[in-house]
Amino acid sequence: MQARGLSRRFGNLLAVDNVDLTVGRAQVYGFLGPNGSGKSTTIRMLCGLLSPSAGAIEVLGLQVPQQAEQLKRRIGYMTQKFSLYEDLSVQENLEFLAAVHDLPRARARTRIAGLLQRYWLTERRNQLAGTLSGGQKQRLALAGAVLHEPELLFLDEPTSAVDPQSRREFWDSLFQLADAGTTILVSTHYMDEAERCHRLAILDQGRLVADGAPRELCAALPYAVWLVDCAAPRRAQQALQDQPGIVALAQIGAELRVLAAREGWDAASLQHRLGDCGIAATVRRGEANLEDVFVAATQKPVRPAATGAAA
Ligand SMILES: Nc1ncnc2c1ncn2[C@@H]1O[C@H](COP(=O)(O)OP(=O)(O)OP(=O)(O)O)[C@@H](O)[C@H]1O
Repeated sequence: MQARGLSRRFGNLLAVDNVDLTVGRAQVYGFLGPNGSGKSTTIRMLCGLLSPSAGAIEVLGLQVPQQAEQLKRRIGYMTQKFSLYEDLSVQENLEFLAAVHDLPRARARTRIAGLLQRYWLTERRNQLAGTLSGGQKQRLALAGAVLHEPELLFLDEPTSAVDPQSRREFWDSLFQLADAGTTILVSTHYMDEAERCHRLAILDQGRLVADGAPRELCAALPYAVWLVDCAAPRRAQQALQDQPGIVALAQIGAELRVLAAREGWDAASLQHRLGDCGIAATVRRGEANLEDVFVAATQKPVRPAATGAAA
C-alpha cells in the first residue's frame, strides 16, 4: 500500500496534509496521533470511503478511489464504534455479512464455524450481539471484518472500549492474521499496542511527523531522558517546566521523567537547577520509550537550551 502527497480538506481545515506512506505486505502498521490529528480521515481515504483532495493512493495494486469497488472485496474495515446489528444474534450477524460478501453457502458455513471457534464465540452464537461484553463485541466485529478473508485489514481504534486482557487477546489475533499473510493498518492511542507494531506512523495536525519501526524511532529520538528522584516531584516539575531545552515533564509514580535537549542539560545541570530551587534530587539517565517519541513528535518546537545558562 502506498500513498503519495495525500491531503484532505474539510472547508478551511486541512485534516490531512501531504502524507506519504508505504505499508509492506503482512505488516502490522500502527497509526498514532493526538485526537483530531487525521488518523481516521487517512484510513477512510486509504480504503476508498473518502476521496482525497489531493494525492495518489495505490492499494493491492489498485488505484484508489478510482478502483475502490474492486478493492472493497479484498479489504476488511473495523471502526471503534460497534457497527454490527445489536438485535441479531452473533451467528445471524455473520450470516448476514456472508450474504453481503456473496460467500457460497457451504463456504460461509465452514468459515463462520471456524471464526466462532477462533474468536471464542461458539457458545455465544445464539446471543444477541447487543448483549455481548465490550471484548466479545470486538471479537465479533473482527470475525465480521475477516469473514471474506481480506488481504488487508483497516482497524480504526479497535480496542478503545475493552479491558487490558481483551486488548491483549485481540492483538494476539491480529498477529495470527499477519502471520497468515494479512496486512494490517491499525490506529491506536495505546503505547503498549503501538510498541507491538512492526512499523508506526505518527500524525500530528494532519502531518506525518514520524515513521519507522518502534525501536528505530526510540533510537532516533533527538532528546535525552532523565529520571529525577526527589521527595517533591511536583515542585521539581515546576522548577524545570519553563526552562529552555526542556521538552516534556511527567510524574511517573514518585519519579519525575524529563525529556530534554541533549545540548545544555545533563544530570549535573539538572541537579544544580533543582538545588537552586531548594530541591535535593538525584538524577539518572533513562531509556527512551515510545511515549517519549510520541510526546516529542507532537509537541510545539522547543526553545533551544543555551549551554550552561540553564543551571
Ligand atoms: N466529515 C468531516 N467534516 C468536517 N470535518 C471533519 C470531517 N471528518 C473529520 N473532520 C475533522 O478532521 C480532523 C481530523 O479528524 P480525524 O477523525 O481524522 O482525526 P483522528 O486522528 O482520527 O482523531 P481521534 O483520535 O479523535 O479519532 C478533525 O479536526 C475533524 O474534526
